[in-house]
Amino acid sequence: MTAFESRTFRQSRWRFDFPHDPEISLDIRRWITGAGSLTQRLISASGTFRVQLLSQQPMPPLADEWRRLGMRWQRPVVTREVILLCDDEPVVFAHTVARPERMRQDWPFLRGLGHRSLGSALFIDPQVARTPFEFARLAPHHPLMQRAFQALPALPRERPLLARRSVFRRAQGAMLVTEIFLPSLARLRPPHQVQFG
Ligand SMILES: C=C(O[C@@H]1C=C(C(=O)O)C=C[C@H]1O)C(=O)O
Repeated sequence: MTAFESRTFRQSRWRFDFPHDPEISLDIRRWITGAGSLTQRLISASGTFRVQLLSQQPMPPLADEWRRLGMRWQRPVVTREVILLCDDEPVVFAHTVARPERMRQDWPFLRGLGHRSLGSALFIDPQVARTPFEFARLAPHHPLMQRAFQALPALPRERPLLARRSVFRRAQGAMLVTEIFLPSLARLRPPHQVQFG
């Protein structure tokens, strides 16, 4: 890792406590800390909801993610990237990584998911458990921000964006889901807690 990269990862450090910042509105705080399926909450808050699949392929995990999957060294992981759109406005950039071994047994629905939301599969499966959220302000140079900028050229590039991530477990599998919250989310009022189904 270069000195520049290590500074970027330090600035974008993941922590279990939500960032203390009076400028973060109550609505944004509720969006980001809310439990349950984000997909389902976005559906409840908007007229139309859509998942745009950017890619799903093996890729090297980022320097700040492979240990969270319990890996001992950095080798390619199944990587899925999507944009979640409400009323045709991009509101979340989501990046999911999973260990490639036992993919078929542990995450049988992932392969054929396509433009359907991962949340719709995870939250109806009683075998799936979620671990606590970590939060970060991702600096514009963070590799995930760079990928979000590439997919969404109109996204402002000056400010860090709030993100959260958590590990889902099923059987022996671990899947790390990171969600970057985009500025247009501020238009939507977070619903009260909703359940899938
Ligand atoms: C984890 C959820 O699924 C959402 C949908 C995703 C996808 O389809 O890849 C990824 C992350 C989430 O933003 C959720 O709805 O809470």
